[in-house]
Amino acid sequence: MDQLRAGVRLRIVLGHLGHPLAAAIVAHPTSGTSSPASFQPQQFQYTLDNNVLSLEQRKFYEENGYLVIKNLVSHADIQRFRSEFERICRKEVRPPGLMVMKDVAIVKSEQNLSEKSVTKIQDFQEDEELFRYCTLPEILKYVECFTGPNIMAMHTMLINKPPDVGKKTSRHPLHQDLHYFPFRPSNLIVCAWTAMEHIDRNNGCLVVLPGTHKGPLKPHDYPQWEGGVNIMYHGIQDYEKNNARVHLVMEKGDTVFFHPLLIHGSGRNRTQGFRKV
Ligand SMILES: CC(C)CC(=O)SCCNC(=O)CCNC(=O)[C@H](O)C(C)(C)COP(=O)(O)OP(=O)(O)OC[C@H]1O[C@@H](n2cnc3c(N)ncnc32)[C@H](O)[C@@H]1OP(=O)(O)O
Ligand SMILES: Nc1ncnc2c1ncn2[C@@H]1O[C@H](COP(=O)(O)OP(=O)(O)OP(=O)(O)O)[C@@H](O)[C@H]1O
Ligand SMILES: O=C(O)CCC(=O)C(=O)O
Ligand SMILES: [Fe+2]
Ligand SMILES: [Mg+2]
Repeated sequence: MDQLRAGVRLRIVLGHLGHPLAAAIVAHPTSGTSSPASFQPQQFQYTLDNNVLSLEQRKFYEENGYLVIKNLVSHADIQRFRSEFERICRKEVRPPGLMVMKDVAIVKSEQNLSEKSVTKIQDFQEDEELFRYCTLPEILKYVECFTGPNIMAMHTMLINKPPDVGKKTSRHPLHQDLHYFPFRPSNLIVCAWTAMEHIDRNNGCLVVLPGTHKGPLKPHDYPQWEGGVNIMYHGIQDYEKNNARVHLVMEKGDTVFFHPLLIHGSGRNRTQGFRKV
């Protein structure tokens, strides 16, 4: 447990670091891993033995570093998360420890209209309504396939990607989440990212470089973007340009689980809506 406690303590110190209506979730390093004696028909490095994932799904995650599960979170739950987010933006509730972030282009303008100025909220673990996300049995069922049964929510975010004002500041540069995480081991960490509405390239879907979870943690720095870069939105400068980007088109409730070394980002939001995950 020491390793985890240390991770939690550090994360609280660096409490503004890191993750979607998402959670980075880790498990006790020694629990949930398969016993060395158990018979393994195949060597799996990134998934644990369980009867939740099909062999095909397991192989997909091993190979690509992410797995999309369609229609996982109910629309009723998503509506509840959306309502709570709006209450927080209206300052009707102020959960302790919550960080509210604004888009760099919008914070510099005078346009400060409640949820229209909030890019994301982070660390909502003290908000009972939002933290329900991290307790949903359908989420935990899949998380456990990567972390094992002793699960801890390490970082939480609800992202409200604003319409791009023309400066491309709504983009999230290509990065690895492990850059933000002072805890290990990386193979027992997973991110759950749930679409709260239809998401495609128009409103800035998640973009992944499949298979990059097998590589090392790369150096991150602020991208050289002229229109401005949001604070802490570091990117990888030297990613493999031949590595084809895959745009994940997702429907409301679809959830992608991904490895913290997977290189990913998101494009600009060309719509007038606030893309929520
Ligand atoms: C995926 C995951 C693992 C990793 C990620 O998602 S990476 C992103 C992680 N993001 C973070 O950790 C966000 C950190 N956020 C923060 O530190 C805070 O929210 C702040 C951005 C500093 C805002 O704090 P707060 O003091 O409440 O806000 P203020 O409105 O008074 O602004 C203070 C000064 O900061 C500036 N600012 C606010 N928002 C941003 C921004 N998005 N990008 C760049 N600069 C920004 C703001 O203009 C102001 O500067 P001055 O006017 O004082 O020069
Ligand atoms: N050539 C590139 N160099 C560095 N980062 C890039 C490059 N292309 C894309 N990215 C990063 O990957 C993210 C996703 O790329 P994508 O092409 O989907 O976004 P976009 O360029 O904003 O939108 P679109 O191409 O759909 O107009 C971008 O937001 C950016 O962070
Ligand atoms: O949703 C996005 O725009 C990016 C999210 C991201 O990088 C993450 O969830 O780790
Ligand atoms: Fe990320
Ligand atoms: Mg592009």
